[in-house]
Amino acid sequence: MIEYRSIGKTFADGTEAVGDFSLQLPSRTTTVFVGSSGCGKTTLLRMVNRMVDPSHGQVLIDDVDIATRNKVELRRSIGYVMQEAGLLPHRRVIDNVALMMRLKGASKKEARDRAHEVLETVGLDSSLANRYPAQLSGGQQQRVGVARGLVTDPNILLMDEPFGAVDPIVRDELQQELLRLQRELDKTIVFVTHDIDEAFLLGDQVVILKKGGEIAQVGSPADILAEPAGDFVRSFIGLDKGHRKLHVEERNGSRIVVDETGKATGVLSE
Ligand SMILES: Nc1ncnc2c1ncn2[C@@H]1O[C@H](COP(=O)(O)OP(=O)(O)OP(=O)(O)O)[C@@H](O)[C@H]1O
Repeated sequence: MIEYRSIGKTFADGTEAVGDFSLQLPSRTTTVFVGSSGCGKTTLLRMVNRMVDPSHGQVLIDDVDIATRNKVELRRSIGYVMQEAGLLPHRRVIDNVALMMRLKGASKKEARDRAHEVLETVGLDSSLANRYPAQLSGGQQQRVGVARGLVTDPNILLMDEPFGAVDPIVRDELQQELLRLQRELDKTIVFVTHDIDEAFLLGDQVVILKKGGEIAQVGSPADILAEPAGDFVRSFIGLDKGHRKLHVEERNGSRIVVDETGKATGVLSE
């Protein structure tokens, strides 16, 4: 489990990115931070692998305060997938992925074998392994980014708007692929997006944030849809405009979650 315990972050220039934030992220589930630009999502995410250290409070992983852990070691033990994949342009796809294994001390052969394996896991044809990133489509690059995050088989995977820069069709594909991977791999995923549909699709736990990392609501997609906590959330999730992909309907006395095609996707607990 990842736990934020009353943490805050004020940057050197005085910007308060996060005021006072507490939350538990259960293991082997996906938690999505969603909110408008600048609300502190990335800052919260980066506090899990100490790319950002909090100004106050603690982040714990399995009850250990990560401030007590070696920064480099911690960072290498956690997968990180960033926007636009962040691949090294002068390294071949295979080497971009294998590098993470090399950093953890694997031999060249071991690293490459594992990189091939994980490229296959994310659905990339092995013929692409020897290309350079610029010779791939945006969606393929993003898959490489996911492969790189997974190659060392970390328990925790941090994903910062990983599908933000691809077109909607490829984005749908990548989202479905991530759902499949999560069913297979069972990681603890922390995912950042500003897209509420993506948050509801991928999140077991969805955290809707206001400026300064203030939690407007946290819960399962079904719970948030059924009982939005006030006007900010209603407006953010689009209930006030009546165009939600998912919505709640009463059918035969039960409240069920229905997708945009009218198909029931879940029943709300009483
Ligand atoms: N290194 C930094 N120095 C100063 N201010 C920063 C720094 N990093 C982030 N901020 C500020 O902290 C606030 C929160 O930033 P953060 O990147 O966490 O937001 P976000 O919700 O991820 O935004 P976006 O969706 O635009 O990426 C913003 O006001 C941002 O300008």
